[in-house]
Amino acid sequence: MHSSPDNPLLLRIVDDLAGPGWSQQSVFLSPTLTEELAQECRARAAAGELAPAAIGRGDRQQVEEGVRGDYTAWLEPGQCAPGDAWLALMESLRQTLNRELFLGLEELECHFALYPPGACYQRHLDRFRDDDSRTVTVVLYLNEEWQPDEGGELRLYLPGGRAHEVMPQGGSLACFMSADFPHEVLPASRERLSLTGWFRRRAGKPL
Ligand SMILES: O=C(O)CCC(=O)C(=O)O
Ligand SMILES: [Fe+2]
Repeated sequence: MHSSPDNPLLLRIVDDLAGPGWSQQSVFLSPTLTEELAQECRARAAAGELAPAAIGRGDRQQVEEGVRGDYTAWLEPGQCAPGDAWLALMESLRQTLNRELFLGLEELECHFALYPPGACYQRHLDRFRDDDSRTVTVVLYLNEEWQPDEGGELRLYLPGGRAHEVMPQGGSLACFMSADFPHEVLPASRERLSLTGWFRRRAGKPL
C-alpha cells in the first residue's frame, strides 16, 4: 500500500509529533468502521479470546490487576475486514511518519483492549527497560457516546508537571512518542474498549 500524502489528519499527527510530541484527534475514524472494530472486540471477548494483560516482558511477565486490569488480544493481518482496514490506515501513517520525520518505523504491533468497569492501568511508559523498539504509541477508542462523568480518561503526563486527559470517545485517537510520555488509564464506570498500537523500530537501534 502506498502512502497518502494528502490525508490532512495524518499530516496533523505528524506536525504534533514533531512539535509537542503528542496528538489528540477527536474525529479520526468513521463511526461505521469504529463500530465494526468495537463489534470485533466484543465478539472476541464473548469467545473468550481476550487474556488478562501482563506487565513486564519475557520471564518477568506477570498479571497484576491493581496495576493493569485490562484484557487484550492481538490484531493480526487477515483476521477480519475492519481490522485489515485499520491496519491499512496505520500503514499510511507509518509511511507518512517515516517520510516526514525519518523515524525509521518498521512495524506495528496492535491489540484490542477491554477494561471492565473499575479497571485501570497505573502510570507507566510504553517502553521496556531492556527493549527500546516501541517508538510511537497510537490508541484508537471504540466507545460509543462516552460521557465525561464516566471516567476512563487517558492521562498523559506532560513536561513541566502538567497533564492532559483524553476521553475515550469512539473514533478518537491519541498518539504520542512512546519514550517521552508517562501515562495512565483512569478507572471508568462502564466497559472501555480500545485498539492500541505501537510502531516499532528494530530492537536495539540507536535513537
Ligand atoms: O487505552 C489507553 O488509553 C492507553 C493504554 C495504554 O497505556 C497501554 O496499553 O499501554
Ligand atoms: Fe501505555
